[in-house]
This record gives sequence, structure tokens and C-alpha cells, in this order.
Amino acid sequence: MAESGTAPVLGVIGGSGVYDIDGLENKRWVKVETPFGDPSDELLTGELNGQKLVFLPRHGRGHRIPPSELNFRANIYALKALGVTEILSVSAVGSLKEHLPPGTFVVIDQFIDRTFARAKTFFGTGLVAHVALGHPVCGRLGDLIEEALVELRIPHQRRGTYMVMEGPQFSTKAESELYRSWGCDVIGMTNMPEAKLAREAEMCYATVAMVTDFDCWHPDHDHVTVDAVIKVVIANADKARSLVKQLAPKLAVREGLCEQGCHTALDNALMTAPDKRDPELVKKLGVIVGRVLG
Ligand SMILES: CSC[C@H]1O[C@H](OP(=O)(O)O)[C@H](O)[C@@H]1O
Ligand SMILES: Nc1ncnc2[nH]cnc12
Repeated sequence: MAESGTAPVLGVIGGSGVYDIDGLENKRWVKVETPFGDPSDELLTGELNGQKLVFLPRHGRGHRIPPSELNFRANIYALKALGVTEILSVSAVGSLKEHLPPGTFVVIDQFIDRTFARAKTFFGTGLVAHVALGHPVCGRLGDLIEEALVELRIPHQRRGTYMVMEGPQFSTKAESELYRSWGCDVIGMTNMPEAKLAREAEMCYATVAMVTDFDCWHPDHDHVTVDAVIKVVIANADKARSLVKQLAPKLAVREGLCEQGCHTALDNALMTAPDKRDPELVKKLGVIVGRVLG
């Protein structure tokens, strides 16, 4: 079992089409206020197969909030404030590869962040931090997700690069071809800065990307439509829920902190000299930096 004070709590961020989690015991929607404003919605807390779980619908119930207006900092802060230690992000994505048709799940291990209109860090003047991001997702969590996908016989690929675009419009064909030439596997609009902020908040983060379409590069699929995406997401939603159920009990085997360093990401990241730190900012970031700055 995990060291005291670090018992795993699974956070699930549900993307397009995933606005609830079934089978939760002691289920309760909780409103969380954060120094960064409101999260996308209330957060759903409960237990699944004995594992504590917190669920947040990324775009809010009813899909109210577009990607560029998501308050990523409030979302990650709220999950951290509720004790979440590992985050499973569930996302709809377009495929940039012929061999990844709609219905395939990809356990993402890399990102290219092309977003430009989002707040990307909790830190700032008065407390500067630079966390490592060479491996932006938790490989340990990725392995557990893969184990669950194998057990459930869900068609998947273990690794892949997710291109994060600003949106909300889908790509032009030239852009889609460019991302293909970069070797990207899938494309979406939401996983950055989410993954960066999870790292700053010292939480494990992994994404299961559910392919919903071939974007617009494919000769047989001229363009993406929300209709087509939603149809596939609905068909996949049960698989996503089974994945969460299968994954939840696997987390309990972690002993102590994540061996990949996710839970200690701030150990060598703070740059600002102690006497130059802004006490107000340090206080505001208490939930995030409490472990290192006590
Ligand atoms: C309805 S398709 C576009 C939408 O879906 C994805 O979001 P999420 O990662 O939350 O499932 C994509 O990034 C876009 O935001
Ligand atoms: N083709 C696509 N581009 C960006 N985001 C997506 N989400 C689902 N399909 C997508």
C-alpha cells in the first residue's frame, strides 16, 4: 500500500461526451473555489471498486466551455485540493495516421503544444519555477492504462504523440499534413496546458485519446464534423467507463511516491531566491507548493 499521506486518489478528467461516471459509491458533486477562479463544473467525488475517485467534466456538464476558455489552472488546482494524486485524462482526438481508425484508443506519451491563448503556469513574478517536461506523462500510469486496455480487449496503441492545437476550428488540410510530417499520431485541443499544470502540481498525468475521426488529411474523409465525432464518442463512452473501472483498483499497488518523480517534480524546479519570493504568491500557491515550501 502507499505511504501514509500519499494514498492514491484517482482524478478523471472527462472530455467530449464523457460528462459523468457510473458505478460510483457515496457519490457527491462538490463545488470547489480556487484562487484562479472557477473550475469547469462541480467535481464528482466517490469510490469505485474501493478506490477514491474524483471526476471533472472538462467542458462542464452539457459541454458549455470551449477549449480556449477552459480554466485549466482552476481545474488542476481543484483536483489537487481534493487530494488527487494521479489524473487520467480521457480525450476525443482526430487521427493523423492511417493505422489509427476511429474507435482506436491511444495511450499518449508525448505532446507538441501549439496552443497560444492560454495561461500555462501556476507560477509567476515572485515565485519562478521550471519543471522538467521531457517525459510529460507518467509512464507508470500509462503502463497501468495499457494493462487495463489489454484486459478489456480494447484496440489501442501504447505510445503516441498528441498535437495540441488552439482551435476551436478544426485544422486546415495544410496544417494537418504539416503535423503528419512531424510524425504526430493524433490531434486535439485540450491536453495542453493541462499536462504541464499537472506536472507543476506534482500529480501523475496520463491521457487515453479516443480516436473519433481522420481529421481532414485522409483522401476518403474530407473534413471533420462534430456530428461524426459525437457519434464515435457515444459509441466509445462505455469503453471509456469500463477502462476507468478496470484501472481504479490497479492504482492501489503504488508504494510511496511515484517512482517516475511526478510527485516530487518541484524538488529542483524553484528558481527564486527565498528572500525574493512574494509571500502573497507563495500563499496563493499553498495547495501546489505546500510539500516543498511547507
Ligand atoms: C467535439 S470534438 C472537439 C473537442 O473534443 C476534444 O476535447 P476533449 O479532449 O475534451 O475530449 C477536442 O480537443 C476538442 O476540444
Ligand atoms: N480532428 C480533430 N482535431 C482537433 N480536435 C479533435 N477532437 C476530435 N477530433 C479532432
